[in-house]
Amino acid sequence: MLLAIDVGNTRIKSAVFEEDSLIERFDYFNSDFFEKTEFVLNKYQKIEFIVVASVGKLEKNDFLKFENHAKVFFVTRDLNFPFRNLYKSPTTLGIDRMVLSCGATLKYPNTNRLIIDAGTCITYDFVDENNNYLGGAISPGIRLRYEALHNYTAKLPLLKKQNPENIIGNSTQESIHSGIVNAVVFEIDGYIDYFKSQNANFIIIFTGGDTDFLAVRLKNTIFANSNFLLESLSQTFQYNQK
Ligand SMILES: Nc1ncnc2c1ncn2[C@@H]1O[C@H](COP(=O)(O)OP(=O)(O)OP(=O)(O)O)[C@@H](O)[C@H]1O
Ligand SMILES: CC(C)(CO)[C@@H](O)C(=O)NCCC(=O)O
Ligand SMILES: [K+]
Repeated sequence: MLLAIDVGNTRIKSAVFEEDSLIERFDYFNSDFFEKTEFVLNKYQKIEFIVVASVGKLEKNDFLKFENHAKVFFVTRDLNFPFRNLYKSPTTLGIDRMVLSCGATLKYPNTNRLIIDAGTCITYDFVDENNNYLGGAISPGIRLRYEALHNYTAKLPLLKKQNPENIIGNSTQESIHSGIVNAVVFEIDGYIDYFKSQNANFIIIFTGGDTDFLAVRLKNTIFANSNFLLESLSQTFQYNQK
């Protein structure tokens, strides 16, 4: 058994795997990190490996205290990845983007892949059919946009994300929901349309904390899988065991 841990910018997501099957997933905040991880390790005593990717505040040292339970495998850029990294600044490419690209390359061979992760940030990553990682885009995620409008203006309230009723918002609240949710949907559909116009043979993978909220609103057909990063962590580990 393996425990995959994705330390994101806002939350920690983890999942227990038996072979390639996801048995149970746990989401928690940094403040609960130690207790929750201990809880999972005690619940699943058969966990042999803890596989971690962190873009957040936790470092490898923070995980070594679990070594009495299981071996810690911390994902870094020095591991083997199944793609050629053509990013111009490879040493600053996010580990989460590398893990997503690894999972997509292994799961969907011989095709162009676009991976969209709608979390704190929305990231777009492109791995071509010859397994070249080319890069993509980083934009602010939904919650970040709501907070930015509130924090950098005098009058705009902080709202919880909500489906806009219309494109034309007829109140302050509706204008904000439209300006954020519709804009994110237009953005994602726009990237997908561009990608489709450039590639005949392709797959689009959609993941992140806003997967379910957004997937139903996109006009394009995509593979929505909110566990894709966790599954890719397990795949990255296995790829490096060979
Ligand atoms: N319980 C929750 N807490 C916080 N955000 C949530 C929650 N459920 C859904 N979300 C949505 O998920 C988005 C954040 O995504 P996610 O949880 O994947 O971010 P994250 O932990 O920072 O991960 P990453 O850094 O990989 O993007 C927010 O825009 C928010 O709308
Ligand atoms: C873009 C984020 C914040 C998304 O989690 C992360 O992948 C990151 O910190 N990336 C570093 C910059 C880059 O990927 O080019
Ligand atoms: K993200």
